[in-house]
Amino acid sequence: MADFVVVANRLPVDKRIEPDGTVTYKRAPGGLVTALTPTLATHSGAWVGWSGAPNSTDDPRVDGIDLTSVPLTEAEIADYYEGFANSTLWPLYHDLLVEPVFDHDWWSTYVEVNRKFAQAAADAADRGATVWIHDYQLQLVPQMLRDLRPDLRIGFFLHIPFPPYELFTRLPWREELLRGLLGADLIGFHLPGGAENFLTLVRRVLKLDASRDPVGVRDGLGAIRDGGRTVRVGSFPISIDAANVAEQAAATTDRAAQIRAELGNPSTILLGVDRLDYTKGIDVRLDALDALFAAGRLDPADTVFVQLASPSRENVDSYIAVRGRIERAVAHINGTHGTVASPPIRYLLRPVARDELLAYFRAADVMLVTPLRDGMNLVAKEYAAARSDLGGALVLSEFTGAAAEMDRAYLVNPYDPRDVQDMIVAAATDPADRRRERMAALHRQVVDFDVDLWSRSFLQCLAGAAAENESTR
Ligand SMILES: O=P(O)(O)OC[C@H]1O[C@H](O[C@H]2O[C@H](CO)[C@@H](O)[C@H](O)[C@H]2O)[C@H](O)[C@@H](O)[C@@H]1O
Ligand SMILES: Nc1ccn([C@@H]2O[C@H](COP(=O)(O)OP(=O)(O)O)[C@@H](O)[C@H]2O)c(=O)n1
Repeated sequence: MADFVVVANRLPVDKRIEPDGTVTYKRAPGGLVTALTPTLATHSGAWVGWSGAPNSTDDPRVDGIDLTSVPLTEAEIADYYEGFANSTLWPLYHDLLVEPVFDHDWWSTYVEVNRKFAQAAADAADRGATVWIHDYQLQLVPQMLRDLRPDLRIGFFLHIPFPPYELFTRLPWREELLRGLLGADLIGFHLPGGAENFLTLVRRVLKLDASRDPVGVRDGLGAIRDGGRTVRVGSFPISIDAANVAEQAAATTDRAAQIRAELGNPSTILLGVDRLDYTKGIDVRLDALDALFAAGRLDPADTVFVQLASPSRENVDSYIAVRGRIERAVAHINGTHGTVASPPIRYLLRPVARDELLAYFRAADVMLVTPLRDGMNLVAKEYAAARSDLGGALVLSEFTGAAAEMDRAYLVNPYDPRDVQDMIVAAATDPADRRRERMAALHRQVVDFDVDLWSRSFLQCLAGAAAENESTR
């Protein structure tokens, strides 16, 4: 039994079965995993989640963390993960970048799978334990878990944007989802805007008494009165283990120099690092580069753009479609502006080892982070942390959560092609002292506001909110 339980869709590993039948577990890419691993390492606790493979009942111990698998069948993966979570909620919560699908069978499976997670958490948690539930895949778990275990302190954190009334109310199951979340003592969002959207929805859809004051960052929580309980609502921008990233990145200097040489020692190396997702705006940066090469504002013979993409949600139609668009754009740019010996775009579609990724961060003169919508975007923070040498420049979309804190980046509106092009040129050509001064501010920001502050501030507010509810029981 654990006194601290993390519940997330994913275990912090990917299970692989090799051709010879050997089972291996590898740390998975993804922001949540990266963010929570250091926090869990400092607690004695458990992590309840899905292994990433069908029907897995293994409970491995990986990197010192005890993992509890929630087994999912192939049909559940299709309807709950690929269906309701990633073809309904994900596009709806990301500004309808693709059309969400509303399917009542997917919803039924989402309810059943949420119940499995709630039961597994109830079984893992000691009396009075703190349970921290994560993300849009598990929005019904807080209330299900409270029904099973009223003794627990329950927190919920949403890692993606939370939409306004006009989008959220398209959901046929809007009341059920809001009710599910209200089982928590504290509900956290990255930005105050998400928290305020939630308060408005609870007031208008459920007719509950919800506070109207603006929500602050890590402070000034909102409140909802629900029967005898008060549910607190707040903004807690996630971050990274910046000191660790800086230290590991500093050790990759030789490899970074080697990468530059392997790329032909161009004047400018640009870099993109993302899951292959239509929210990430990979096509936005490719279109900008195409235009800049065509206009002669960047020289394709002396510029290399490296796009490291990790495969994601590969059975979902909208992901298959965006992969096609990106690969056509890469081929078009190389075919039009490159030579056989030196194509200006280098594109990799596979996971990259952590050290190698950090070496690319140190090699890149300009980092391109151009999502059309993103809850936070940890890549932007990792790049700033990795540049303790104060080299490089960050082009960052205003439509990321990270932009709210990283205002010394070269901020761009990804919907304005001219703005993206101009900012890429500015980031690549501004005087060295101006770039250095901007990077110094960004580096300091991520070092000062790290993942430890995120988890500590959330857990502190959760303890306060839960104690308040316990005193009125
Ligand atoms: O589990 P997957 O389907 O492979 O997806 C990976 C993760 O993607 C999402 O990440 C979000 O969380 C990050 C950390 O808070 C944030 O920086 C980013 O903006 C979000 O997109 C998703 O929310 C996670 O649940 C997934 O595990
Ligand atoms: N090719 C890639 C792409 C991303 N990643 C990591 O995956 C995480 C992505 O987090 P994020 O917050 O930017 O975005 P999501 O993928 O969580 O939406 C970062 O920690 C990246 O370093 C990776 O290891 N390899």
